[in-house]
Amino acid sequence: MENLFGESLDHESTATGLFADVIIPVPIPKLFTYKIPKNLKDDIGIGYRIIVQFGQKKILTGIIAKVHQKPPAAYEAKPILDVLDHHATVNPLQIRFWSWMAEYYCCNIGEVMNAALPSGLKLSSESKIQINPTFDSDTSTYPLDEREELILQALANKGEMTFEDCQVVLGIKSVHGILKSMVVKEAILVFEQVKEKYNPKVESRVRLTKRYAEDKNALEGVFQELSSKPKQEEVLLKYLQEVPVYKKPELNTKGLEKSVFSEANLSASSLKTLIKNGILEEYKIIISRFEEEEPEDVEIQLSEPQYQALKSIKEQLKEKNTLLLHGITGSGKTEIYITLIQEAIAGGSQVLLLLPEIALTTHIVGRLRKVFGSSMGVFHSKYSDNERVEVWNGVLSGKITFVVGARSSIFLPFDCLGLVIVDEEHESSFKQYDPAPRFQARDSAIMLAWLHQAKTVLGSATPSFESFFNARTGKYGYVGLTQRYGEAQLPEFQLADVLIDKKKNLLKLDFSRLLRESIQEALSKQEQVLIFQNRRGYAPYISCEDCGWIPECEHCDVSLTYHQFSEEMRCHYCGFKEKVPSSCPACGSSKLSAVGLGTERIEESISLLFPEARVARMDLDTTRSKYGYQRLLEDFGSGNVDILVGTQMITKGLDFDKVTVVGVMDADRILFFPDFRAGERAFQQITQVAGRAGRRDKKGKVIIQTRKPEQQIFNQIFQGDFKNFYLQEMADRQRFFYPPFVKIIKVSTRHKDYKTAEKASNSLHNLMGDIQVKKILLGPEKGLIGKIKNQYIFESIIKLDKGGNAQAQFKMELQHLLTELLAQKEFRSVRFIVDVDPY
Ligand SMILES: Nc1ncnc2c1ncn2[C@@H]1O[C@H](COP(=O)(O)OP(=O)(O)OP(=O)(O)O)[C@@H](O)[C@H]1O
Ligand SMILES: [Zn+2]
Repeated sequence: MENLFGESLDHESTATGLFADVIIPVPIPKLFTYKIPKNLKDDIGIGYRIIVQFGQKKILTGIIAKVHQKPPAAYEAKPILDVLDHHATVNPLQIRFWSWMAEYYCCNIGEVMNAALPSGLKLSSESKIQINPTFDSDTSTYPLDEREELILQALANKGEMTFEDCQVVLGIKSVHGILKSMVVKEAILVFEQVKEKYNPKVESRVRLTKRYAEDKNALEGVFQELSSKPKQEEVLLKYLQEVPVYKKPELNTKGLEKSVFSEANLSASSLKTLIKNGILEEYKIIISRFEEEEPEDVEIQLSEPQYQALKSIKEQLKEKNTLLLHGITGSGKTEIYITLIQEAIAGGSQVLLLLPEIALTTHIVGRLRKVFGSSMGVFHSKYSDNERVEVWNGVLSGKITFVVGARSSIFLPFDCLGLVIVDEEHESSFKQYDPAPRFQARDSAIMLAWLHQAKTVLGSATPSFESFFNARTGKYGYVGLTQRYGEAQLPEFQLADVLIDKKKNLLKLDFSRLLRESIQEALSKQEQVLIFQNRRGYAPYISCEDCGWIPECEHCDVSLTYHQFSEEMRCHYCGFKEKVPSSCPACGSSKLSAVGLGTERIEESISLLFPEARVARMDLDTTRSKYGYQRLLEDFGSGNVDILVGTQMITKGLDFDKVTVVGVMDADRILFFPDFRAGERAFQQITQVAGRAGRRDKKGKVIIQTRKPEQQIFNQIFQGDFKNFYLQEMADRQRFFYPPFVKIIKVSTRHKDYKTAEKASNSLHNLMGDIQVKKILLGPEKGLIGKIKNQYIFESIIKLDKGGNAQAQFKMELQHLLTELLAQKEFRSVRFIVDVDPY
């Protein structure tokens, strides 16, 4: 074994008799044990980031989970190569949380670590490096040594380099020590290969040089000298006016943006001279997205119903750990959260507010920022890795006491959470489907809160059945809020029977007469319209009118979605794309037509029906860029758009004054989705999107297009009768053994060879049948989609008794079975994917 500089280490002299069990970010079921060498003995503790060698080649960042004196029986432990920080990055509660997650969701703790740590904290042989744009080797307090200079020069040529590149440049194997040092000296930045290169925002600033900042007399001397140079004097005065260093010396460290001088029309050359003469100094910083912001003094005036709700929440949380806040759309749940958060922070606790990903770019974050300033961190998957590291370190250092974040924010290094809030708790996007850990962030957050002895508040206008069930059985507290804030009323609902309209020739480009007239009316009053269709693209598919041929993905068992804008057919599962053929490849007919409705097609139809209206579309395709979603919302909010067409993205948390009409294009598509939750989801989606209408003084109107207007669910949605809807659906769920009456685990078996996939899934299925717990075993069946990305898929569904330890027992035995199967030669390349609570 070599040390950091490629020199060989003498084993005996490094032995301490101490070992560390290390979590490494790879999918292996166990912790690995490494030797703690003498030179690192005093710098190591639980939760520290360390560098280890894994396998022949890989260098990885690991986290120490345990220190002990027992050498591993099965292998010779390798030494830990280096320690990355002088403090723990991960705390013991987090390690417990990770272990719980690995166990509950049947995955490896390394996979949890991988999801939990931003890649900027996972220096590995897969990382890449780039020059830190703020680094200036002439003025750096920590000069680089010879090897570091070499790396810097090479980087200046190449732009970015991998670990291996560095090995070649230096001609030694272990380079991480050098790179670590360069990171500490702020000479380089590390990023993950899979992500795009980090483009930090750099700002030029100036400040007083140390000499004058610390010595008032010296500065007065300068002013005397400058008395004959008024332009320079002016610049210096401006600086002192903006940065009163003698009142608050610490202000000087933050300096002043250089642009302030040019904006005040002060002489650029005088500024230059002051810098040249060593009175001011110029420096560059990477500016954070999270600019310093002082909270504004916002007084929150709760309405009477809000105040009563708050009181009841606090009362019930004395007894219960978790509470459901069931407040209709527009009732002002956010204001209640704010009060709860303020009180928790004042009591010295940390707070986490989980939001669905997309809601994080809306006004709610701005609203919270006003109240909490920069003690609030925002954690979002569209942020770059470095930005995420910033939030991570902010929580670690205590600078950030309150985090608003998407599902992965549950992994931040909290050590004293007092309150966790999950807003829109019914949202399916809290579930991570791929890759492992396949966790439900709401459920995990409740566990996290429990580990911290903290309270959890779940908020929704349309609670998930699980949470409502738990509230009704008394496991959770429950508070209802049944009035909209202020003057706002709930919208009025109307059904549009598209079959009748079709017969009477009133259906135009899929729009019923009622919907068309309502839109027209809104437009004439300068009001806004939302049109909801949960299907992106132009049309679900293209079909030949003569022979019925439908184009399918070459790699997946699904039809291709037609995207008119790009004249392409795309697979929404693997991204495969193909040009639209000019004639049917099966029969040669040229009558190929688009079938069904996607957002693109609706957008086009609207432009034809309402040529004067300004239309925009919001779906995955129009919001891929980092600020795409935000930009669209700003356009809509500022009134530059009259009609917004969108997928479920438009159902969440939008709060605009002028929306008076909401159209649901095809309710049947939501209702008849083949899933036990279809009804629940339809109730939620329609209620939520309807809730965007009439949120101020104007009453809103919701038009729902359907072929089956007689369905009872419509009445229940219109009357907000969640409870009766729930009771009916629950009777079915109980009868047919669905959650929340049972626990569901789905195991899918994937392989590129059909026969192998089938055989492996059968073997697994039979073995699972032998596990002695109360259960129902279904399958194995070809997956709902039988092939994705050239992998054939078979699925077994296990329904487990909720009582006793059936779940724990089953999961444990399942792990053993999978290990056994994977050890068999013929199944070695099979992938078994376990998904606990797969919905
Ligand atoms: N106490 C209050 N003082 C001032 N404004 C309030 C108050 N309560 C609510 N509002 C305003 O009423 C509107 C609706 O509130 P909010 O967005 O919090 O509702 P919500 O319950 O989260 O609704 P949804 O579930 O539809 O997102 C917002 O514009 C909010 O600023
Ligand atoms: Zn595909």
